[in-house]
Amino acid sequence: MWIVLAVLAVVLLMQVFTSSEGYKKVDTSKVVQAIAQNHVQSAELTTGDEQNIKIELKSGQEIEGKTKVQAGYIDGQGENLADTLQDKVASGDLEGGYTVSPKSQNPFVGMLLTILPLLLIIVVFLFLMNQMQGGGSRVMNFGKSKAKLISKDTPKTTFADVAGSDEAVEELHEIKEFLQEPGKFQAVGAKIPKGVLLYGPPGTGKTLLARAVAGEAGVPFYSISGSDFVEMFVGVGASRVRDLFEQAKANAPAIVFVDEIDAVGRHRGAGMGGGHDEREQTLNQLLVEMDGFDVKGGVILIAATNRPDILDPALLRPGRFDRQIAVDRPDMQGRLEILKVHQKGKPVAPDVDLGAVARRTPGFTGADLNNVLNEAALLAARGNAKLIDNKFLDEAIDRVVAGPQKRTRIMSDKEKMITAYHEGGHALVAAASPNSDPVHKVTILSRGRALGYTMVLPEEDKYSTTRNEMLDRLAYMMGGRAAEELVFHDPTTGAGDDIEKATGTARAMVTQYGMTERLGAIKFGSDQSEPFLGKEMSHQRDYSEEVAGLVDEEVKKLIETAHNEAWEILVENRDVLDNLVLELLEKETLNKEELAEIFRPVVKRPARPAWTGSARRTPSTRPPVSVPVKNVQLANGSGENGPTTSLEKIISTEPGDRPTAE
Ligand SMILES: Nc1ncnc2c1ncn2[C@@H]1O[C@H](COP(=O)(O)OP(=O)(O)OP(=O)(O)O)[C@@H](O)[C@H]1O
Ligand SMILES: [Zn+2]
Repeated sequence: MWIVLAVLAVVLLMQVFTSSEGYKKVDTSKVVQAIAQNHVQSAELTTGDEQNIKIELKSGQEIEGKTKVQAGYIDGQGENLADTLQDKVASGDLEGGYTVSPKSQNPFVGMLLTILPLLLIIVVFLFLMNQMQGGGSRVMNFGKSKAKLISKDTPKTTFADVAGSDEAVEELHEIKEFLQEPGKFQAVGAKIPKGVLLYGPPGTGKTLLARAVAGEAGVPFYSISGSDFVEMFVGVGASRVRDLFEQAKANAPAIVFVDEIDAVGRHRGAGMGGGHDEREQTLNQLLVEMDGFDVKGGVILIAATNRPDILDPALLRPGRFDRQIAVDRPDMQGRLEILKVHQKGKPVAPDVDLGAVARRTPGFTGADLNNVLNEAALLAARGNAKLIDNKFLDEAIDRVVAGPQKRTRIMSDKEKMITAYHEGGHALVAAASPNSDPVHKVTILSRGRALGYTMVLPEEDKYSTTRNEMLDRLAYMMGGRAAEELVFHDPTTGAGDDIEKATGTARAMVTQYGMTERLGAIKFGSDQSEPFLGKEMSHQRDYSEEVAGLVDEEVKKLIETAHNEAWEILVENRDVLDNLVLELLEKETLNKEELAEIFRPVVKRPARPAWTGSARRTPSTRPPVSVPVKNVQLANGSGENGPTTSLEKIISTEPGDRPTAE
């Protein structure tokens, strides 16, 4: 490319220089006039490609302040001009005479113009060849990893910067020790994993952990994102992989970090068009590199993903990513510790209880919590406050959950009223359901895309959900729609998001959790994940039409029942609902205490009949064991899925107020 550009530049320069310097371009009429008035000393007529007349004026004469000027002329004029000039020479008025030079294009330029397209084609061809060979250094150095794609540094991060992920840190300690003192491990023949896979939801600190390992061991940290690997041009991805490892090996001991490895490491053959695609090549290259790792080489690959389930099994074989570490959403204690880490340097008011913030943020990741503190600090600064107080933290949590308040969105009174009833419906149904989490907040202030929202929060982190809790949640989700129908006899689009979430939950109950009698405790379809826990849903049906029909029927039945339950609660407590709406319209946001006061007259709906999973099984005559909630100590690791995120428990009036946890 540079060669081509240089050639072009030369051509342009030559064009400029061969054209007459020192002659000012003027109107043709002025030149003709000057000739007619015998003001011309000498003239030079160019014919051919470039029809041009240059004249030098007699001393004392000038055109536009110049004594040397030029002008163009049109085809037929040339002969006339020559005749005129000849006459002037004959009459002695053109003392300097004139010359005529039939000028064609500069031969060099002509040659270049023919060669140039050819040159371009050759260059493009070479480029493509180069890509196809997957060779970074074969022809030219295209494909050499660009500095911005691979970043290298020696991080200052330490394990102390990572809070609430003690298990993961412990596992990584060993890696750090190996990087520091490989000899110690080699002496006793210990085998160190070549690759470590960190998996868990986004924002849980996987990158942070990887950097901390490098920081603690004091080794360089190379990082690249999986999606950068997969490039448009064939082969670049593979060459990037090779290049990355070459660099790392040259600077060993080192850590290579590949973020979003699922972008390259998907099941092979699952790519678009059925297979042999770029991603596959890149993955193969990655596997080759990993196999080629010499343990003494001291390069350790750490990869991160949110979707371990879609990784190519080849990546998980022994000798590759044989160490897999789950990085989960932090529990309450973890959240508190993370908050403490990020609170450093942010002055908080003395009455702020970070423990209370941790309690209010189940399902938040480290990144979310960092965000909360940062938002709170921004709000404090905007309010010219010196300290971050509870008010700012409160608003910051809401912002992280649902986006900033929309003060500019002006709702009509009618819409406000509908929103109030809709949110009121959710809140009231939650309050009257025996297995629902308490209502934490209701607001009709717009936030993000939501017109209003209701937030229920568990008293503490939860790692599983009972069938009754799910049924109550379905009723809660339908509460908004039911209120609209009950009060206005005409529902709105505002319930779209509720309906979508409720359907997802109901479907999961039927096909994944075995929570209906008719279909039993069988998993139908190959969901890669559970929508209920806020993960990405990719439902693949691999059951018969008949079963599909049954599933749909059961889903419909669950939703219908929930809708009815919600309706009944609202009818029974209509006074409370109206009262709640009045308060909402007046105050716009109601907190836990205010809500408790309004909900005082509400009688909880009775418990559902005992569930045995089948009509053929008779329930035990013994009463169900009730567990004292406060004393349940969760065994380590029982929270495999992490606490359910609070985010999707926020029911908003419009869909997609914020991409939730997925
Ligand atoms: N356990 C934690 N302790 C302290 N801070 C954390 C923790 N987890 C996350 N954070 C904060 O969140 C930020 C983002 O985390 P990080 O980028 O490491 O997440 P990630 O899991 O790699 O996310 P992604 O999957 O999106 O790449 C960190 O820079 C840090 O400020
Ligand atoms: Zn709703």
